[in-house]
Amino acid sequence: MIYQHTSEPPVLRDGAPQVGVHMVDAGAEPFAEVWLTDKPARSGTLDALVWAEDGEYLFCAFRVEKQAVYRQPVRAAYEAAFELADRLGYTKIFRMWNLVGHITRDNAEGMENYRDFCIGRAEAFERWSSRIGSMPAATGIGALSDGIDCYFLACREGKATFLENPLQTPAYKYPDQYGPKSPSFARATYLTQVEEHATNIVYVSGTASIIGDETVCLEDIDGQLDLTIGNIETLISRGNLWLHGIGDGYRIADLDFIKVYVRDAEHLPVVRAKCAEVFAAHANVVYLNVDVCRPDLLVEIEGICRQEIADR
Ligand SMILES: O=C(O)c1cccc(O)c1
Ligand SMILES: CC(=O)C(=O)O
Repeated sequence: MIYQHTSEPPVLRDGAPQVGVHMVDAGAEPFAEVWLTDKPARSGTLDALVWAEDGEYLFCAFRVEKQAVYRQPVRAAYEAAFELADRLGYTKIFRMWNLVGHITRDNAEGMENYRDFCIGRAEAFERWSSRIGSMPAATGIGALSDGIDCYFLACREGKATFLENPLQTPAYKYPDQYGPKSPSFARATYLTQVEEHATNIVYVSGTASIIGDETVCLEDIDGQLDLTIGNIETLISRGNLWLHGIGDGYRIADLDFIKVYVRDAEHLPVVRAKCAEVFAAHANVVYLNVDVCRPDLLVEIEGICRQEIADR
């Protein structure tokens, strides 16, 4: 994945999927996000899907080009991806990114692009509920040009536990004031590592200043940041993992590979300062100046936790 100044649809390059996503504005530095394996990998393309697998994990990417109305092409693309994941035997999609061009602008019917996207995605999950049961941890965030880039990681059965946050209504149960179909995602995924000495991992979804189903701290960047970080702390806490039948627990300083999405460039300095305070000094953090999926959300944060409290 190259987070860059233009969009380049998924291709196989030297046997590896490569995708350029338009998520970085002209004044900021592009960066690469690389998913590595130490096992032999096999890759391929199938229509618009580009994928690679190593026997344990599947990576798959696809792009839905600009549409007057997204729901049908999004549903078709998601269903094609589910079919591939099912055929290759990776039926637990545990982390997904949806980079939606002009996410809060209207489509040709006057519906917000995000709500339009959510309809197609929800229909695909409904159709595949018996094979691809659970909704993954996900990010749904603005991209800087038209079209929607999606990519995901999937694994075999038995390793993934999907987490919710007791402070937040599950997104898939949001009432219809946020759109005709609720967003199809879990707040996080806990992955049990089977290898000896490997630590378990929590993939934290894009998280924002939402309590219940409501945006809180309107027009208050400091408040939204505090609530967002608090939501992540609750989600990864020992108590919440215990509620999900898991013995581990994590702290905000365990969060790494962090993406911080900031709607207004003017807020970047205060967001950077706060993040420098709460995240570990060695954490890998990138800041992206893009729209968030609700017009009233100023900031959204995602990341990956790896260090178990018990190990420290
Ligand atoms: O719709 C999503 O997949 C999504 C997931 C996380 C945060 C967010 O704003 C949106
Ligand atoms: C961020 C967001 O949209 C959600 O958590 O629902």
